[in-house]
Amino acid sequence: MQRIGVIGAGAWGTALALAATRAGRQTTLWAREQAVADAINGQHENPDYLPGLPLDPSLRATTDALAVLAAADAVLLVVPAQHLRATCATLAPHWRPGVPALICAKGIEQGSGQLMSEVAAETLPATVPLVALSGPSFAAEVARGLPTAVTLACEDQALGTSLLSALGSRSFRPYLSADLIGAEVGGAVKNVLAIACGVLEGRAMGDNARAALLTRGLAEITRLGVAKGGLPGTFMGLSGMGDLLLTATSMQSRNFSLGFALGEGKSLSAILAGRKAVTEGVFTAAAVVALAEQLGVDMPICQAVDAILNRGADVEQVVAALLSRPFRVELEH
Ligand SMILES: NC(=O)C1=CN([C@@H]2O[C@H](COP(=O)(O)OP(=O)(O)OC[C@H]3O[C@@H](n4cnc5c(N)ncnc54)[C@H](O)[C@@H]3O)[C@@H](O)[C@H]2O)C=CC1
Ligand SMILES: O=C(CO)COP(=O)(O)O
Repeated sequence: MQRIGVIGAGAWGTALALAATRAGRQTTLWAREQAVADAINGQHENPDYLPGLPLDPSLRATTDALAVLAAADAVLLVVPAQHLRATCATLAPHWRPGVPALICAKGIEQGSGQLMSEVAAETLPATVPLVALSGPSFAAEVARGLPTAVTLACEDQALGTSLLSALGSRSFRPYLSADLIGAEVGGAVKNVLAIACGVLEGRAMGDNARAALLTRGLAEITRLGVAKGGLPGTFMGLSGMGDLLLTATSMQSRNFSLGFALGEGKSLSAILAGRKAVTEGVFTAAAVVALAEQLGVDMPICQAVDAILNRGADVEQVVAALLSRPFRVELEH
């Protein structure tokens, strides 16, 4: 598996392309914007999405997605979650049988309530093996070559093993899992919980509250993930607890920092107007709540985030409502 194609030249696609290059792969990156492709090829930088970080000169970018697909032994799909369906639909007629699709977006599709692998399964040919890459991984740190461990979830363990060696290096360490659903649920829901943690931090509610929210948030991820068919152990791993810990405690996170600004009293529209990068939890919050209702899963923290983002609920009142919930047993079996 020598040639890696990356679809999406935002922060994460660019960082993953660098990781693949470092692992010794010949890597081509699809950029939606001509200026981004030109900057990667000319200045060896992606000033729009990953400013200030030098890229490997061997990394090539193009705006021709079909050329990337045609020259790849494996394809990483790194567009925002709500654009995955349209992206797959464009690529589907040209996708060669057996070439795996690695889903790197973290989110749940609005409207359908589908995980990204479900969206890909519906839009790509049945001959395309689906893999999920998730886990605690800020793009800028991966791009700088700082040590990172992620989950690579793939039902076909032989394929998974060859992808580990294709993408893995000393600084980028994928761990193999067979639980695609569990890995995806963790990656999608932690973004919504990171917004909640940001709100809490923005309101200076204390370290005890943060620990409580992280732990009860993980319980929400686990309940939804198990209801969707994921394995309980997955949520204690990199794509579950690992990514929740990272994203929900760091100002590097777009989701956490958005929550922080909300907690400080800024409006959602003002925060979004000031940023170009995608903040997936904003789009996934409503989809998580709808999916949880459909599956009969209780997710009060995600509901609270959805109420603030999408129903104009007052942060103070939402927090008060969470703190007024009835006392209950900690663990459900
Ligand atoms: N940045 C990070 O640290 C990490 C991001 N991810 C996930 O990767 C996915 C992509 O995120 P980033 O690269 O960070 O985004 P970004 O905000 O850096 O860049 C956005 C990307 O979306 C593309 N885009 C915009 N509209 C589009 C459309 N209609 N169709 C196709 N592409 C479109 C842009 O061209 C750009 O490549 C998200 O699901 C995110 O949660 C996962 C792990 C780490
Ligand atoms: O998924 C991520 C880290 O694993 C990136 O999180 P943000 O999108 O919140 O920056």
